[in-house]
Amino acid sequence: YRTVIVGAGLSGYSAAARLLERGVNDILVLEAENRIGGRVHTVPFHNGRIDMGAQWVHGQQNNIIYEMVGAHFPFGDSAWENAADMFLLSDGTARNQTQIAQLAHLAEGIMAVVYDPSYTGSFGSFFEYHYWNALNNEPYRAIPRSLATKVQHFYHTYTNNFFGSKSWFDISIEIYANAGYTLGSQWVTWRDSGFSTVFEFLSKRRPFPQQALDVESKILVNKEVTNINWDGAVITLRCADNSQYLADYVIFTGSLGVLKHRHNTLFTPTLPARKTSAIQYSDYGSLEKIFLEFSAPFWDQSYNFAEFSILWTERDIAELTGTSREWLIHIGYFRRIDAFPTLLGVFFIGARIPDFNAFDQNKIINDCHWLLSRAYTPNVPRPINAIRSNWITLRNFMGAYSLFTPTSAYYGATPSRLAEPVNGSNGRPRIFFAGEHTSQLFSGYANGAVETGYRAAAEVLSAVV
Ligand SMILES: Cc1cc2nc3c(=O)[nH]c(=O)nc-3n(C[C@H](O)[C@H](O)[C@H](O)COP(=O)(O)OP(=O)(O)OC[C@H]3O[C@@H](n4cnc5c(N)ncnc54)[C@H](O)[C@@H]3O)c2cc1C
Repeated sequence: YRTVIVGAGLSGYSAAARLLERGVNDILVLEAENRIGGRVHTVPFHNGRIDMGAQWVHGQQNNIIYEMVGAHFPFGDSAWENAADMFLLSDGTARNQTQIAQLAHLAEGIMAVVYDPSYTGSFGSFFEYHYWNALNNEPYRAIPRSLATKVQHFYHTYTNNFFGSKSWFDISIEIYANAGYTLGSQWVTWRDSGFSTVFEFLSKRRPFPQQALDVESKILVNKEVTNINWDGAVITLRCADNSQYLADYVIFTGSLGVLKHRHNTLFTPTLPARKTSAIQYSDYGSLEKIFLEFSAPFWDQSYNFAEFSILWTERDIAELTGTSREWLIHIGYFRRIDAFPTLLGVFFIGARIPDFNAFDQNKIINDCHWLLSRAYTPNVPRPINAIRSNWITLRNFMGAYSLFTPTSAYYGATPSRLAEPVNGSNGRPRIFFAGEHTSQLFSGYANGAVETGYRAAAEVLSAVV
């Protein structure tokens, strides 16, 4: 039986590795890009490598990547858990840092219990309800409401940065309450090696070279699959270069963004209604990254802070709104990058992403420099370089990662439903689905993607028997 895997990101690569490990050699991986890795995209930078996609291993226990790699690789840690706060007012004025710390403590406490399974609303409504209730009581009553609003704005941006959402009202508590959780540091780094190092472990080249699986030999790049005709005696996959491949089983790992935009033309016959409604009612977030490079760090090296967190003043928000600098309001922080002392990392989210993608490097540098000079100190040097991602414009990704909204919960559009195989008219499964969006426990995450690849490989193995 021949299995064709569409996509050589983490999930497709993991599925291929697992099938090879179980002695299934008649497999082929078709990858549309000219490289392996998908949303793991590590690029050279100076003497090391930085990540335009997945960057951190989130958690040490219950994270399949950490559990596979941790004992054999000198991971770093962004150490957010132990870092000091560095809140900056966007206009550079120093507000009451004690009160900011109190509010941050309150917010972090609410974020820690936000996954309450008895609650069915959005992340945002849960947060705002508990936050403003607490502010009516001691020890918060004396804190000015305008400061509380700024801190809430920061946590809203922070949350959007994490989920790739435009608004925290778009995040379903119900679905995330049913997700898995990991223990240990949530910000483990690959230091200057980059996330793509994970492929050496998935293929077992490290740490067991004698057991290495030759996954690469099964992968064809520059092979965009444009149609999967799946209900005949054999499945026919057609590619953009007009080549065709035959299969008994297909594992489809393209992103939810790709499915949303193209499931109608990708599959013949079209997918069953249960699947298409899950694709329609789940959401797909966008998130872009910027790395700003400075000739030397301008911040105090001895102070253990992880990021400059920006508290936007109402006045600055009003003044920037409608100007070409409005996008800056959706920047929550400038983060230090483990192993790269001259870099600051910025995540950018929000409805203005299409604008952002049109910005050239000079504009990004100028605007970020303007904000840092205003909020931190006028002596901030101009960044010498900016490296940025463009996930939303890339045809084979169409954004960052899956997102499940209160509407998704209402329509039952869950990762589990996205994971269900599709059966042919003979009642036997033909297409299996993997990819981060199909991970009930860790949708959105790299570790979730790996798990779904292994799961889909197991599904193929049990279908073959
Ligand atoms: C900016 C950003 C930051 C992130 N940060 C983190 C992080 O810090 N930690 C973390 O755990 N996760 C992070 N993630 C998420 C993580 O990168 C993903 O969950 C994971 O890499 C997804 O793997 P996948 O195999 O599901 O999908 P993909 O990596 O998208 O792989 C699917 C592959 O299919 C290919 N493909 C698509 N359509 C076709 C077609 N028609 N024909 C052939 N091939 C096709 C694509 O080119 C791609 O290579 C981040 C993601 C982004 C975008």
